[in-house]
Amino acid sequence: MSNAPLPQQFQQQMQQQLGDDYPAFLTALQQPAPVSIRINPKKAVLKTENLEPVLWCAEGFYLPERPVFTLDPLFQAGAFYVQEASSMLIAEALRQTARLQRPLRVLDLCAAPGGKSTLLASLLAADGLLVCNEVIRSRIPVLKENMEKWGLPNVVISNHDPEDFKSLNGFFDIVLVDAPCSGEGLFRKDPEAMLEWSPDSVVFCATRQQRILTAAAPLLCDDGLLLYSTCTYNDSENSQNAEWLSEHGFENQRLELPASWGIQEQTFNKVTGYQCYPHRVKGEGFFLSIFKKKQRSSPEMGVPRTFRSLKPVRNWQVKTLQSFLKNPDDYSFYVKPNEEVFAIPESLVADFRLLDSALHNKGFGLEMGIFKGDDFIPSHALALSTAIADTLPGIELTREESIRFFKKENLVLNDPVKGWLLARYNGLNLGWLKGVGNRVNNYLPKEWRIRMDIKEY
Ligand SMILES: C[S@@+](CC[C@H](N)C(=O)[O-])C[C@H]1O[C@@H](n2cnc3c(N)ncnc32)[C@H](O)[C@@H]1O
Repeated sequence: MSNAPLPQQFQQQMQQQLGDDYPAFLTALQQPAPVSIRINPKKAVLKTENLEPVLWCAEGFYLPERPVFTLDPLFQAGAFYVQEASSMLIAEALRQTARLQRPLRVLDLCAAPGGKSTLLASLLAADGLLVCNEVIRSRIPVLKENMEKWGLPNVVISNHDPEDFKSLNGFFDIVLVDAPCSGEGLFRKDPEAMLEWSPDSVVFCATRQQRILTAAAPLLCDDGLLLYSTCTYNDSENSQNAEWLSEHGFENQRLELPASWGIQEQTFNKVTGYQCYPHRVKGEGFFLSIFKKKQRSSPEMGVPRTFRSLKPVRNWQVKTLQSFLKNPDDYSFYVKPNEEVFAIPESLVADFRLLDSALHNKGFGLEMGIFKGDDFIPSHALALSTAIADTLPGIELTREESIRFFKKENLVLNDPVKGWLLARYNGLNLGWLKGVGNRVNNYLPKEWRIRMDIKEY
């Protein structure tokens, strides 16, 4: 928490909202923000027995202190995501309200940097589809990097305004609107949010949220779920938007949460939302309200017969591509005009064709790499993917060697190696090496290189 005083009007608002709890809230804001992570169940190598669990998310854990995550090879390999604990409530909300065993189509409409997208990806069945959308183009690389680390192939990343999704009305089973907000719940963790706060910014955010919800609402199929969340406390951005949804074709859903979790159920005009306050839960401020779309008839959508610009790869290339995958028959392979090759899960080809015709700026499925003549250069995303074959040659690195790998240094190995080799740490792939004579070239993409100055390994 910074030493700057809380804005006067914010203090009044919170005094009114919290009453006798207000002093405890102020005290909590002076405490250090707890540090929590969420484990990637597909890369579960981290020992968690001695870590305090996050009560509402089976994969969530608190750390006793904040390590330098950048220098942890397991973090770089996508073994966990650093996520504020309150926002993991989405896991429990979906566990109670969604039929997660079914192959659901899910849209995370405001997705960057990808915290909740990684959570949604882990909750989905293997044949489910996750579209992670972010409107601000400069935030796409971080979203892409986080999703690549997480390593699931059933993901589409798109860069669109919510209003651009119109032709996908009725397509999704779940839409998460984790809305851009005034960030009152982040004042402890991110003092910048406090400096940007003003009553006018609250009004601005509430209006923008309503525009996003207006675009999101038609995208759901009958009985589809809309999750609306913010990391703020005020009524204009939370309960009033929740009420608006309940007046526009959505039925509010209640959760059963044990009182011992400290999450506050708030009901306004018969609409219920769930608020995390830092003096009641070990986490930051977070609001969540869940809605089911009332029955309407969803439009039938025709699936285009081909992709707009993706072409199937050549026959001779298929064998090479298949040799890199655990379950090769589950995928079909396509090439983009820029020669990049992609694997798309067979079960999702029709959905991907539909998305291809509906959205212009997007990336699909698993990026495999690129053919250069007869050679195939595998991509970094493939190294990190959970779909990669376990039988490919690799070399287990020490922690220091792993960090040197992420500094993009060339490694010196005891034995000469030839060809593509996976750099591994604790059995998890970190990226590609290629042995050429006595040298081992490091194929970490430039943009992934750790730029931090490291005095001691
Ligand atoms: C609260 S953040 C999302 C955090 C993300 N869901 C996560 O868990 O990591 C809100 C996101 O909405 C995006 N955004 C800003 N304006 C928007 C708009 N008009 N429509 C949709 N998204 C917007 C922001 O760029 C930001 O990435």
